[in-house]
Parts: sequence; structure tokens; C-alpha cells
Amino acid sequence: MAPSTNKLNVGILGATGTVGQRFILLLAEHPNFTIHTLGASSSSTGKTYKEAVLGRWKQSRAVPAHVADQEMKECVAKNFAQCDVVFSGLDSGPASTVEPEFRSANLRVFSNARNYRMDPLCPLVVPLVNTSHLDLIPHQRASLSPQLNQGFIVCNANCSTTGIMPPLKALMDAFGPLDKVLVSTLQAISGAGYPGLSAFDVHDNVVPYIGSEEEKIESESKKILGSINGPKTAFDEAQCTISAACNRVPVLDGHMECVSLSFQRRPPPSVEDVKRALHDFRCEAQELGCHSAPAQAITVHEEVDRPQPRLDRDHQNGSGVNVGRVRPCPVLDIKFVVLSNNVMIGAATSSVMNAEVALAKGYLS
Ligand SMILES: NC(=O)C1=CN([C@@H]2O[C@H](COP(=O)(O)OP(=O)(O)OC[C@H]3O[C@@H](n4cnc5c(N)ncnc54)[C@H](OP(=O)(O)O)[C@@H]3O)[C@@H](O)[C@H]2O)C=CC1
Ligand SMILES: N[C@@H](CC(=O)OP(=O)(O)O)C(=O)O
Repeated sequence: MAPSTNKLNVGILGATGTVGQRFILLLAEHPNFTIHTLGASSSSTGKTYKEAVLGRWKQSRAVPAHVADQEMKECVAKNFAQCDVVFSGLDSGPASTVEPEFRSANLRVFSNARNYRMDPLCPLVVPLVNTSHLDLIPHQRASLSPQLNQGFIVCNANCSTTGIMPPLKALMDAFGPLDKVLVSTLQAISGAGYPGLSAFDVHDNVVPYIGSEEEKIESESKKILGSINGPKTAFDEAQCTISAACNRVPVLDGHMECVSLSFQRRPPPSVEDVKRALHDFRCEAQELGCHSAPAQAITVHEEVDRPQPRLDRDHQNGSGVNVGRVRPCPVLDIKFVVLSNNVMIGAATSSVMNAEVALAKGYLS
């Protein structure tokens, strides 16, 4: 996508949070978007951004100078009326009312929150996988109000769901429908937001429970891997069976996921065929030349002990996913490990890339 001199104004809801801080850094020098309005809770309203994040800015880069003195606004639509696009890093509590209020005010919302992911009117988009689902936007508008000619909500997925989608999609495209998928996650602390779990709970420990996470992976995956119907008014879910087991581990950023799967087609592909399909997988965001798209959607690691969170989570600025240890599975067909950066492609980068694709497809005009 060619850098534009007419950048779109963007707002960020939840701008002070774990995901919000990534939005700030991703959008501070973006060729298509310029940060215009920042919002968070009432405890931040009226402060400058740097005052609002004092003691809570957890990035190695400093707060961008042109953002530091911006005044924090209450998250109501009238404060964001000048924004062409709104990125939401809101907690699910406020997201349930704020995001539809913004849509009703004809604002375009790209949300990280879980609330509307399974809404039949809302595209649930992993930008490396199913940007074709953005084509449901006109139906969302038409279904809600004749006055809704610009607004919409587009969601990105749960961070653990997001990580496994590119490899599953690559294998479905190459070898036909999947039959069964088992996934066990090792999820980073930052997935729980800031301050997240206490050190007492997570240090020297593994917690084998993350509320609702397994259910979200199992349901969201089928919507993302499904297709939209001919008239672009509904989703047909993918038919495979998915079982997830989720664990919190003492890693700061980067979700690791151990996947075993089987194909419907017999005989199944070889390990070498699987590696080639993963490596060759390309997505629409790449074809459109979107600014945030990784050069390589799936990086296949050959070293026996990679990928690892500390070493590989920042590869390509966390915009792609990493796969390693591709090998035969004696129970199902194939097994491998996936590493994705939960706060980048698992959250903020997905929203930004979704907006870049929406811009290229004309949904932001
Ligand atoms: N962390 C991750 O890896 C991922 C997170 N998500 C989702 O993204 C969203 C944000 O998560 P995360 O950044 O981790 O959460 P944080 O807890 O770190 O940040 C929450 C943000 O929401 C703001 N906020 C809280 N209450 C209100 C309110 N009543 N009105 C307006 N703003 C409010 C906070 O503002 P203030 O600072 O003023 O309190 C803060 O900016 C959540 O919905 C989460 O489920 C999705 C994928 C991955
Ligand atoms: N639950 C995820 C992060 C998250 O916020 O998920 P969701 O957006 O689906 O609530 C984790 O703890 O790693």
C-alpha cells in the first residue's frame, strides 16, 4: 500500500492498557493512520497520556513525544467524532456498551474485546487468515439501521485462537478439511492484562486454568476457519472437532501452543508436505501490501528446540506466527508447536492489519 499523504484520524479506546500501549507504538508512525483521540477509564480522563500511564508504561521504547501531552478523553462517541477509525483495547465490561454506541454513531470499530466475536453480524478476523469475512460489513450495517452507512464492529480473535489459525488454515487449504485438532497452550502473563496475576501466583508455577479460554478457542476457531455464504449475509462454520487445554506459564509475552491434528483425507500428508504448505502460505494482507503484514506469515523453524518465546516472539515485530517441531503424531496425523506474540498478532497488530485491509478494500471510505 503506498504511503498516503491524507492519513485517516484514529482513536484508541483503552489506550493506557497492555494492548492500548501496543496500539500507541504501532500507530505513532503509521503511513495510513494518525493518532487523534485517546480514551480510557474515568481515572485517566483529563490527564495527559504520560500522566495516565505514569508507572504503568511497560514498553522499552518511550511514549512517543507527540502522544505524551495529548489529553485523555472519556470513551463516549461524541469525543471521537473526528475519528475515521477507532481501535478498541477496552476491557470486556465497558466494551459491551461502548463499542455498539460508537458503531451507532457511525464510527468504525476494530475491537480486541471478546463481546461481539461470535455475534452473527460481526466479522471475526485473523488478518493472516480470513480477511474475506470483512465482506459481511455491508450486511451488518443494513441489518441494524438505515442510518448506519459507515459504522461497524470488526473483531479480532482471542490471542490463543489467533496463534493457531494460520497453520490450521494453511493445512486446510493444502490438504482439505481437518478432522480433529487438539491444542494445549502455555500462555504468557501479559495475556491477563496489567498487572495480571500476582508474582506469588505465577512465579515458580504453572496454572492449569484460564477462565473461558478453552471455550473461546473451540468456538472462535470454527467461525474463523468457516466461510461466508454467497450473498455475504452469514457464516458457515468449519466442521472439524477442536479440543483446547489452557495453561498460564511464567513467560512475559508470547503464547506457545502444542497442536496435534488429523485430516479427513486419507492418506494424510507427509511431514515434508506439511512444512512446505506452512512455509508457502500467503494471505490477502500480504498480497495487498499492507504496512503491518509480515514478509512470512508462518515461519517454519528447523532447529529441534525452536520456536521459543524469549527468542522468537519479536521476529517480524510479532506480526507473523512461528511453527516448529513438525513431526508425525502416533495418535492423530501430525503434531507441531506454534509460538505467537499474544500482544502483537494476538491483539494490537491484528486490529491494525484488519484496518489496513479494510482500507485497501474500500470499507473505510
Ligand atoms: N493482553 C492480551 O494479550 C490480549 C487482550 N485482549 C483483550 O483486549 C482488551 C484489553 O486487554 P488488556 O490491554 O490486556 O487490558 P488492560 O487491563 O491492560 O487495559 C484495559 C484498558 O481498558 C481501560 N478501561 C477499563 N475500564 C474502563 C472503563 N470503564 N471505561 C473506559 N476504559 C476502561 C483501562 O483504562 P485505565 O488505564 O484508565 O484503567 C485500560 O486502558 C480486553 O478486552 C482483552 O480481553 C485480546 C487479546 C489479547
Ligand atoms: N485470555 C487471554 C487474553 C484475553 O484477553 O483474551 P480475550 O480477549 O479472549 O478475553 C489470555 O489470558 O492470555
